[in-house]
Amino acid sequence: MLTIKNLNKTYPNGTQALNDVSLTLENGMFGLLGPNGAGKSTLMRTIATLQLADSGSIEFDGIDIFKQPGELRKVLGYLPQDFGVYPKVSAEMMLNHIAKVKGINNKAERKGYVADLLEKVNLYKFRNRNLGDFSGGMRQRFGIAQALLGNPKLIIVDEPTAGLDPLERNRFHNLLSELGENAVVILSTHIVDDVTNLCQKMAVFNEGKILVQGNPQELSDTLNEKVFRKHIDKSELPALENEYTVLSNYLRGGKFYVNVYNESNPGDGFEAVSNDLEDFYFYCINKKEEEAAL
Ligand SMILES: Nc1ncnc2c1ncn2[C@@H]1O[C@H](COP(=O)(O)OP(=O)(O)OP(=O)(O)O)[C@@H](O)[C@H]1O
Repeated sequence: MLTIKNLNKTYPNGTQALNDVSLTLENGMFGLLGPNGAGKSTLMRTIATLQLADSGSIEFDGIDIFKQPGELRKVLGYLPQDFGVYPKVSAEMMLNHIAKVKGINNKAERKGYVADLLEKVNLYKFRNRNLGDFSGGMRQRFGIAQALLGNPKLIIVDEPTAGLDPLERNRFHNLLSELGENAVVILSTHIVDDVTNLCQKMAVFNEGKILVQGNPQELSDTLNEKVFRKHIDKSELPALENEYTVLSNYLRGGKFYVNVYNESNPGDGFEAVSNDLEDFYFYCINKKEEEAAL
């Protein structure tokens, strides 16, 4: 179990990236959803012992991670947002090297272990190819392989599917959800669908704060019969924004739509839409902005 209590972090330039963050996570996939600059990477890097908080505590299975960062690193798998690779090194050589650093000293054991891992992420047949020649999806799968070295119990993946094609994204999802069976997996993302598809628990995070947490389905159910859609001309948007709580505007099939939050159907051409997590997400972010404006 991962327990985060009252975590705060202000960068020297005055940006408060974490504002009294408290969370408790059990085995399974946890989605941390928030817009750019919300503080997700700051939280991920702090849990991964790569930077310190100003105050608060993080405990994982009895390990106080600020006091015993070395102990946490033994059970941690981390795929950072910007995952650089050595371009002239093959996947197998690189994993072999990381395995050595992680203390798998027996050469034969290491070779078997690395081969299993490459198989698992569907890269075995590319094991001798240089990492610099990998596609984005292959590189991400390699990133997961390195994060899995040593059978981690806490796995952190920071915005892992950005830039992946749909097939690669599916493969990546399947791999991640398998991992959640035996570990705490934190998926930090701004892609709402990833959380809908993968996570049993989630939190919406913005401006360094947890706005809400729970089960994705249960959270989106709270907006049942409160979201309405209308096809409009783009020029009508400012007027609608004055009149309604506009959650989102988007193009579908080349037509412009708005989704609004309202206690009942406003009529006037609006139709009810089935609730989804994206509307809930926009609702949370929107509510926060409205409160801030008061
Ligand atoms: N080293 C730093 N020094 C100063 N400010 C920083 C630093 N790192 C992050 N920030 C600021 O802290 C806030 C949170 O950044 P963070 O990268 O944690 O957000 P994020 O949710 O991961 O965003 P993104 O989705 O864009 O990666 C932002 O306002 C960012 O500009």
